[in-house]
Amino acid sequence: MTRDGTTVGGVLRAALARRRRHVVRLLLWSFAETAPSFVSGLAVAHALDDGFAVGRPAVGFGWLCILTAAWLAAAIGARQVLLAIAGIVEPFRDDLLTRVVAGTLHRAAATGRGQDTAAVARLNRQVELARDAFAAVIAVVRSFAFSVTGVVLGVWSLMGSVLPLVLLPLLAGLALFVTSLPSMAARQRRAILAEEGTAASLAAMVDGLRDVRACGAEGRVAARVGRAVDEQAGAATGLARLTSVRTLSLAVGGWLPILLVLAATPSLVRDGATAGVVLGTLTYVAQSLTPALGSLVQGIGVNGVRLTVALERILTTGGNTTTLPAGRSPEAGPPRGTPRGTPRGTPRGGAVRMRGVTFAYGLGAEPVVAGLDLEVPDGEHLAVIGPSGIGKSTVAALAAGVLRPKEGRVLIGGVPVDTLGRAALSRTRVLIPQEAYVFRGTLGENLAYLADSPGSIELDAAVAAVGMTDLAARLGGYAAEVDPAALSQGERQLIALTRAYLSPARLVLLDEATCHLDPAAEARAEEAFARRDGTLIVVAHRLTSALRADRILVMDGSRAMSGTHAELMDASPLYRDLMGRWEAPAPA
Ligand SMILES: Nc1ncnc2c1ncn2[C@@H]1O[C@H](COP(=O)(O)OP(=O)(O)OP(=O)(O)O)[C@@H](O)[C@H]1O
Repeated sequence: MTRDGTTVGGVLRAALARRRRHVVRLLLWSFAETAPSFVSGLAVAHALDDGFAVGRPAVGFGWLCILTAAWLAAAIGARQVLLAIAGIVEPFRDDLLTRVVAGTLHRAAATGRGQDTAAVARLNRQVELARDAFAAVIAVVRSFAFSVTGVVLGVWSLMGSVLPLVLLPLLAGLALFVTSLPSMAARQRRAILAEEGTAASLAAMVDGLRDVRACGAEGRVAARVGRAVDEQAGAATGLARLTSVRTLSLAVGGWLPILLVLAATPSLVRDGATAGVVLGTLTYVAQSLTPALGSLVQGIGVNGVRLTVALERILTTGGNTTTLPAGRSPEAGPPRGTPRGTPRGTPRGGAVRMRGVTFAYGLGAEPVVAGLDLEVPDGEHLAVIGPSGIGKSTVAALAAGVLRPKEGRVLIGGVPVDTLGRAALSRTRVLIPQEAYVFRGTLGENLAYLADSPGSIELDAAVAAVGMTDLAARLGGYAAEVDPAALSQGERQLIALTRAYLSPARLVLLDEATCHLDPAAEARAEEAFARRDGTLIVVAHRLTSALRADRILVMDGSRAMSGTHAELMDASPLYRDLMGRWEAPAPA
């Protein structure tokens, strides 16, 4: 269930209720589509008993013609049924897609990051899956209901005493199937998550291939990807094992009735059953009941579970966040168990406090950050340094509320970050990542995006402070249209930095946001932010950034130590090592 109380069942019911006309059309045409289920056994029984068996072939053929007519009606009905199902599921798909895209655009604005197009593509795939699965579920459930009704009525009209031989095993097969559904859903969910886990770790590996080679971390990375692949294989095997239950329920519900009717034939005949009645009953079971049950078991077992899992993922991530691989979304409200008396409301200042923060990407993954305590008072300038891949960006994203910890708390201005709504969060902090986000529009629109309509004096002052006066002139001034693709990465960073400078947020987090600037431009931009009112956290690209900061957080594995330059030179071997390497002359 999502924060607004939306459930998977609720979404499906609403989709059906909104397309009532198509639902009625679907039900009416379903009579035609399932006409052979009503007619087949009766037609075969009468063709045999009243026609071929008593030397009246014309009567026999007459009944077979009725059966043919039922099949023709079914063909016409099938087309109309498909159109009616499309009338229900296509708008359903559009609604889901709107939810996903709206959620993503909102996040791009709130976090200052670009639109997560990969996540949209992933969710789009879930939307397509949900649409197809919903169509399949509607088709099989409806077809099963109509077919079973037709078979029950048909068998009843042939000979009422045969009905238990058909119905009891059917109910037993259905019960078996329904009992296995929860664990099937759980395994399907695990399989989907494992598949995504493999894709994510492969993508991370490919993205960081150069660093992996440079650090000689091939073995570690291969082990991590290997674990994801093993997990996926295990999940797929578990799922495959459970499909045997599906086969068993089909055997009990669909094939056992045939055996029972054949075994009971002598006593049925003694009770007055004709050859036509026995053949008609078998026709009903073999032609209608078994295929309908098979489709139901397959349809619900695969598509029903897929629909539930896909919809759950869309509802919990699509409308909220697609970029939080673990923990909770920024819009998801206070986590369960948030202590009573937790301070809420408007953050006072830009101080950051982290208490016992632990975070891992994905279930069962090693934590990147473990039990981190960090205090950044309002107005302080903190630099975060450490080896590549140690978790600096993760700490910045946690401090900004873009990622949510598995354990521990993050407060900005004394307020838990997970109690802040979207709007409050974007007024409170701004996070500029390495890949700066510039959109199509005028330069002025790009710069003023997070600010409250700044005047040209404010714009000029920010542009001058951050060091993009020349760039603004080169681009043709604030009214000039910007083409993001035509800008260099450094130019995009200058625009994003000035945008952050102009924002009302007291907390600014620069995550290697100056890495494409030359050292002088980087120093100028950082000094501008240091002079700006509020708190500054810089994930340092160059160690000179550390020397400009009031305090430095050195990350070393899942441990972290903070202090001034002098303190760390004294207390942190890693810091000394990093500084030593930076200051040491390059080998000849
Ligand atoms: N979305 C993600 N899914 C899975 N693992 C991730 C994800 N993002 C980062 N990681 C992993 O978490 C670890 C910490 O990454 P992070 O980007 O925080 O490190 P970093 O110190 O900022 O690295 P760098 O200096 O190279 O930017 C790395 O091992 C990285 O591969």
